[in-house]
Amino acid sequence: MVRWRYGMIDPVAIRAGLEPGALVPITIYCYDRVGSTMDLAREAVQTLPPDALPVLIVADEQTAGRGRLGRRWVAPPGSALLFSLGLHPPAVATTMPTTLIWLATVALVETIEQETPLQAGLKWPNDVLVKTSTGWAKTAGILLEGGWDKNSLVWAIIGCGININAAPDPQITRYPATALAIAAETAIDRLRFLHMLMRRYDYWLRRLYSGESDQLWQTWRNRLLTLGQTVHIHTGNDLVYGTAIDVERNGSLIVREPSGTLRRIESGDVGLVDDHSRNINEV
Ligand SMILES: Nc1ncnc2c1ncn2[C@@H]1O[C@H](COP(=O)(O)OP(=O)(O)OP(=O)(O)O)[C@@H](O)[C@H]1O
Ligand SMILES: O=C(O)CCCC[C@@H]1SC[C@@H]2NC(=O)N[C@@H]21
Repeated sequence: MVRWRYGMIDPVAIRAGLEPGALVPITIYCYDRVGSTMDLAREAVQTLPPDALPVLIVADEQTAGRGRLGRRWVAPPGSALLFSLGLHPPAVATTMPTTLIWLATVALVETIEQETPLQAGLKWPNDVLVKTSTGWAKTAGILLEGGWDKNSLVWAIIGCGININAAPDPQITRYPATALAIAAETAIDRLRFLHMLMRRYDYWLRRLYSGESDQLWQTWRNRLLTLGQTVHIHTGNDLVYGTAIDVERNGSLIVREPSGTLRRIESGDVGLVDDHSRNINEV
């Protein structure tokens, strides 16, 4: 069912946009229409030999796109970049999967600022926002799924949905959302954008595979718009309200409650979804 066509985007062109010897993506599948790229990436990554490089699944349209917390992810056909990258995690991510969220969000913020006049930032833990004339608005979301063996992540899928040409219907979003071309008031070439984004993935993945995660963590932390803000966060057990004051080296958010009590919230606490499999979860 692979149809080597994706509007202007085709795998040969994606590869051509990468630097020689680029780490990602080694195998690219482009589809017109799928249920969710997460499911295709899951099939692909589970049969990937242990030393294989990542696999990238791109689709022009999803009929069952999913977001965090079991929510829907919707995008009109051809309006967005929708992809999942399946990979064997770098060693650092096998015990700290959130490293892959730093990679995906930082790479995207950098690409947005390189390719558009927009200012971009991060909402802890997974959202990418851009500054619009009316304030910050979500333009992309990251969904991380993975498979565990004992306490180690053995495969991971980074899912990314970027609104490029159309904003989601305000009826379904519960927060301000936009699309890059709308916020920037300029056309955006999806193929070029994907090229540039994959270059940033390549840059950061190389660092992670060679065991360096400090620079990525620092960059992620510096890009967080959440620090200093008042937050309401639903964890698995309760609602935490207070001021976000810092993040820890493992990505946990520290919130000071009005009483002065400090609460530590792990990103995994927010939105852990049991998908009825014992070892496959949103992470
Ligand atoms: N393309 C998109 N860009 C930004 N946000 C999106 C996009 N597509 C979906 N969303 C977000 O995903 C969620 C929509 O999913 P869903 O309809 O399941 O949410 P919900 O309103 O919480 O529904 P439920 O009551 O079933 O939990 C909302 O939070 C919406 O803002
Ligand atoms: O903000 C979120 O809730 C995360 C949204 C992730 C959406 C992307 S679109 C490509 C990939 N396939 C999916 O079904 N979901 C992710």
